[in-house]
Amino acid sequence: MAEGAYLGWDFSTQQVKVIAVDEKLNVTYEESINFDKELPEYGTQGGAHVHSDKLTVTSPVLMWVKALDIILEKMKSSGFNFSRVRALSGAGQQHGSVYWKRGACQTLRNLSPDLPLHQQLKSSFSLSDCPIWMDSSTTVECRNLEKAVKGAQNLSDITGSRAYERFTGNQIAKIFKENPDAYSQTERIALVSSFAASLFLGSYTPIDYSDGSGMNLFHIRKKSWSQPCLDACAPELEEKLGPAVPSSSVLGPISSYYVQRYGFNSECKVIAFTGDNPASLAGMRLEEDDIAVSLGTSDTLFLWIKEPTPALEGHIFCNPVNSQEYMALLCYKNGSLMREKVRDESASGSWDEFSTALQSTEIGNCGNLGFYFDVMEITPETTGRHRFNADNQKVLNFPRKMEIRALIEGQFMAKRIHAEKLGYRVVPSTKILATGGASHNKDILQVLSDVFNAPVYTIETANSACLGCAYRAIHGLAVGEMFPLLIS
Ligand SMILES: Nc1ncnc2c1ncn2[C@@H]1O[C@H](COP(=O)(O)OP(=O)(O)O)[C@@H](O)[C@H]1O
Ligand SMILES: O=C(CO)[C@@H](O)[C@H](O)COP(=O)(O)O
Repeated sequence: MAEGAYLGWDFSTQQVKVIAVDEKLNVTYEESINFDKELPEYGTQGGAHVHSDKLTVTSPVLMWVKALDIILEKMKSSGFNFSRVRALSGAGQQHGSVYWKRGACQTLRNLSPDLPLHQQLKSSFSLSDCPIWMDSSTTVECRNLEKAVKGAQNLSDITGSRAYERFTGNQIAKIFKENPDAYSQTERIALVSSFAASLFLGSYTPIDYSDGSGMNLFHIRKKSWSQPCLDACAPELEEKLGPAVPSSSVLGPISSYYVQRYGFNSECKVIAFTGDNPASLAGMRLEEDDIAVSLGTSDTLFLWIKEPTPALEGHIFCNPVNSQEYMALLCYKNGSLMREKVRDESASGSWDEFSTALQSTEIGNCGNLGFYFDVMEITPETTGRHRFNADNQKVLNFPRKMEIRALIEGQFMAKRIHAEKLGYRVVPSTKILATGGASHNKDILQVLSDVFNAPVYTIETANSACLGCAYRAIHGLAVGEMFPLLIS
């Protein structure tokens, strides 16, 4: 019998990516489609549309579907042998939501193998532009939700986080209020992860516990939707969300669409999809005392924890590998896109020149500090660029090289300070595991190591979310519970 293969997908902010691994966990194939470059007809910047209020941020759902069509065609023309794939799983940027229109499930079940997905799913969504994690337009809804459950700390005790603008419950509440027709036409609300899983299963799929923890709607200890939170956001919400399942659940066999169009084996199983950060935790194989830093579009920092202590800063999610345990996460919106801006302004748009600036300036930047939040930050909630000289005086500008070091040192100092506030301690055995696009840059990683005074390791692929999902596909096949398909 031919060697099996396992696929891990990632529907992230700027691209769709895929990795194949063999039975020995070796990566045998990698591919990606960048939305801005390869789907220019959707006019996104960094995979998203920032609206005129500068707070609302959306992405076109059909762009994600078309990206999947293109990447599958690319795999086919490169000779990828789909028939060897025994299981697949995937990840999505967290918190973003997709609104399946009444009747869409029927369309998913009856896909014709002669046509690409995006042509067949054109009319399947009640909203063509989906709110994503960069959105910060739901402050009113956040305060309402916290009030409804007797305060921010209570909400955090239930759902793992106080109310955050990007969290899906608050986004749904805004859509119900501003676009009640779209809400009532919606049969199923999915996360980006469960939406992507539906494309492969050919049916609606449940939300997994781990990504479901990023909604302000899920009771992280009881592992079920929280009725007071649902009631505070929108009517008939439980019905529209469907069930929630452990992250390693086997959802069922791949849709016959993929068997007929690409030659997948009809036995290939779809394992529940999850959030990109939970998927990275699986891909990086974290150990106790380790801390993972993902430098993707967002910067995130996460840890595997056994006993959750939800707070007013940071998030607790159900763990994607062991559903009885947890992960802690801090998220920063001004990550790679902020670094790209400073690179363009102070390093002629070149990462090499950016690196030379880091190499030729001193650790500590001679006492000059900077904090850069061109878009409303999540941790802490603030905007603007703030620079201080060695005498602690506010200054308007820094010379180019000093600006670059101030940005990177400021970004990593914030991460260390916030992690320590959550109780994390750097100890002699601490390892930092880095992933995401910017982890390709050794000079950025050197600053990370200097700030934490700890060694930094990377894995061969910076796509730890994809890799984690390929591992999760194997894990789900071995231990995952079968999820009975709901026929609606
Ligand atoms: N050599 C580099 N130095 C610094 N940043 C880099 C480098 N190469 C890529 N990046 C950053 O990686 C980011 C994309 O990271 P990635 O993890 O692929 O994003 P996502 O998964 O959110 O789509 C880009 O926005 C870019 O700024
Ligand atoms: O909002 C969060 C986590 O809470 C973000 O980390 C998103 O999950 C987007 O991820 P990337 O595309 O930046 O990897």
